[in-house]
Amino acid sequence: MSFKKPEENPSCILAAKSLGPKSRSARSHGITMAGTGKFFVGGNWKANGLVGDVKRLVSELNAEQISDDVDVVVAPPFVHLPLVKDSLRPEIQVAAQNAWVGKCGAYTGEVTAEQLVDLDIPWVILGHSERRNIIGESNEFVGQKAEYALSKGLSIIACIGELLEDRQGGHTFDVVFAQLKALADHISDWEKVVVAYEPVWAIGTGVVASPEQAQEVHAGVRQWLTDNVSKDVAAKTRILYGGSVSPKNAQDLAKKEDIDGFLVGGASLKGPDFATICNSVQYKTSPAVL
Ligand SMILES: O=C(CO)COP(=O)(O)O
Repeated sequence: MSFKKPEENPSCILAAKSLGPKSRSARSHGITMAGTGKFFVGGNWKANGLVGDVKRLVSELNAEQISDDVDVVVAPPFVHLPLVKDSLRPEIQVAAQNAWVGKCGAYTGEVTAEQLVDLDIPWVILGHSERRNIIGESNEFVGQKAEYALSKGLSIIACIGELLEDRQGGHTFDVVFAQLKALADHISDWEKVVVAYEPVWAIGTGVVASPEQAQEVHAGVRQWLTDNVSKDVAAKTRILYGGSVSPKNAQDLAKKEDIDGFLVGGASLKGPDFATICNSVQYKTSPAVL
């Protein structure tokens, strides 16, 4: 595996259990396939970091060796986007954590897709569970946001995932498929879409999904895409896992055939930890030998 070596880059400014019988497993519909897209790791910084913290984190990331075999994207808070965009080495792309559903106008507190494009921000996270469950964004609203962001040329990381009560009630697939359908109803071209499966019970809790739990849902998501969009889209769409990913557990998760990368919260705030998670791509082997 080759690494991006910052010192060689002159443009660097700084150097449980499975779902069980109650669940509708998509595997029952047929054999799933592994994804064919490049491994992808996103760092969601959420509402963390003052200017000094962000400068430190950028300088850590600029100094880390990260495999060329992974697409790396970090999502700072809106206020830090220009700073991060201007000081982070260009191999690491930048995302916003949200975007408004439509064009610029009288929407106090919102930031639009046009404004992100104007700043050369190529990615946006949409439908994160904190926006769905704290702010109250509905499946339909997230779908509309996806459509608008894509229409303006942004690439999106579309988040889905069930609450603990959904999982305990055997409704995991009902919930994630409904979230997926609302997205798919608004997406005609999946080229610029990455899906992140983030079970809400695993986010920020330290309770990571087991590799088997995550694989089961990822396979279900891929099968849903096969059945409802196309086989080609199912194979090419990267499906990330998010929820308490750490340098310790990334390796075993990465080995699973339908886990195409991660969306990382807490551990993305430490450069070395985030780099280790990115480099878990080295454990990604062909599905045939897993
Ligand atoms: O919400 C997440 C990423 O979007 C995951 O957060 P943690 O990695 O802190 O659990």
